[in-house]
Amino acid sequence: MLDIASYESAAQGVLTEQVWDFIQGGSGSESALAANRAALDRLRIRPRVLVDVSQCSTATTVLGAPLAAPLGVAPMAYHRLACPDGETATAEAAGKAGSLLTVSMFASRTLEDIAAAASGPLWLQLYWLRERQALVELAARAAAAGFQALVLTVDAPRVARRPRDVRSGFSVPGDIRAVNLPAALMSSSHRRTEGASAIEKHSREQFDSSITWADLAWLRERTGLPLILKGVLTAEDARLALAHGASGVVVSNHGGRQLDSAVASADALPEVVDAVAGRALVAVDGGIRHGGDLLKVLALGADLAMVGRPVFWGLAQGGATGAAEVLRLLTEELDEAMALSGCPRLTEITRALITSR
Ligand SMILES: Cc1cc2nc3c(=O)[nH]c(=O)nc-3n(C[C@H](O)[C@H](O)[C@H](O)COP(=O)(O)O)c2cc1C
Ligand SMILES: CCCCCCC(=O)C(=O)O
Repeated sequence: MLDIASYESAAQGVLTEQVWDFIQGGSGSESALAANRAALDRLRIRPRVLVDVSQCSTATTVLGAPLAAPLGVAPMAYHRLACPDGETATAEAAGKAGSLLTVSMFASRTLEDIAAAASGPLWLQLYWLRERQALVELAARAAAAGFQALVLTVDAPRVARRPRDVRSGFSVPGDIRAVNLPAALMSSSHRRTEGASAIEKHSREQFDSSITWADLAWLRERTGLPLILKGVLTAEDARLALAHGASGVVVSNHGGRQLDSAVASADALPEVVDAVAGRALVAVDGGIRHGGDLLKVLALGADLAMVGRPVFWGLAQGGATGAAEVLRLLTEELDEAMALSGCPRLTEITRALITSR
């Protein structure tokens, strides 16, 4: 497998059509999904030459944790959809590759099993459920298991309408469970209904769509872990995130799965970076498929790039080995892009390196 696209084609041959569509799909007309790739493709690199690149280093630290590269796995529900071991395979892979793993609240393996399989940093992602006690219990279990941060997803007051899932009548298969949550909170996600997606219906029932900035204090008071907000796309919200004590933001349109027509992550990134002005971590995800894409988002000022679907493709193709290869490939490609653009160190990757002409 020489590139991420090869993992994508191989995964399509392994997964059922319904699971494939759930993973690949976006909301509405899938315009935000397409925009993520288009925005990255529009950017071109302005390489510098005759720089000593005999020693390049992609290594960095994120919230104090050492990483082989500024690369992490974005939170994705139910890794057992892609391979039998699920998130423990992903944790093993991320550890091998020196990447960070964000575990979804809807993980299909327990936080404790995932932590036991991990050798790198773990973050836990949360959606704000109406059942607040579940959040407090998950946050406490995450801290006890050694997770290093909480990531609250703020672009999903409910799951958007995703036409592919409506068409296929997607529901979470009965043998794959969000094992970290009480079964009673999850039952509707398994209930297949003609003409509707079970996860959209589940979210309308279980997600608290009334929360506002003021509620963040409630969660922060109940955990000692740093809080990162995922799904921030504007300078205004980045400033509010900092004002409400967030330790970082993830610039993300949820891989094109939430607001159709939302701005592409790479297009939103510069204004968020400028608003944050080095006071907190800025991560980004959406459409990152090559080391060159990593170089571009780092040049726009991101501290960390995260990938979603490519990790599922790696898992589907080869479990922990496949996912580790995907993460290693991206790291090697970043190393090559740094060498060929005259940037031996991450600190040399600045906005001067890119153009949108
Ligand atoms: C199958 C799938 C499940 C996802 N589940 C979650 C989730 O549980 N929580 C969350 O915050 N984001 C979730 N996301 C969104 C990802 O975290 C991320 O924003 C997106 O996939 C990044 O784009 P990429 O897939 O183009 O790399 C999911 C994405 C996919 C594809
Ligand atoms: C019933 C669980 C809903 C999980 C939704 C995860 C997802 O597809 C996404 O966030 O995107």
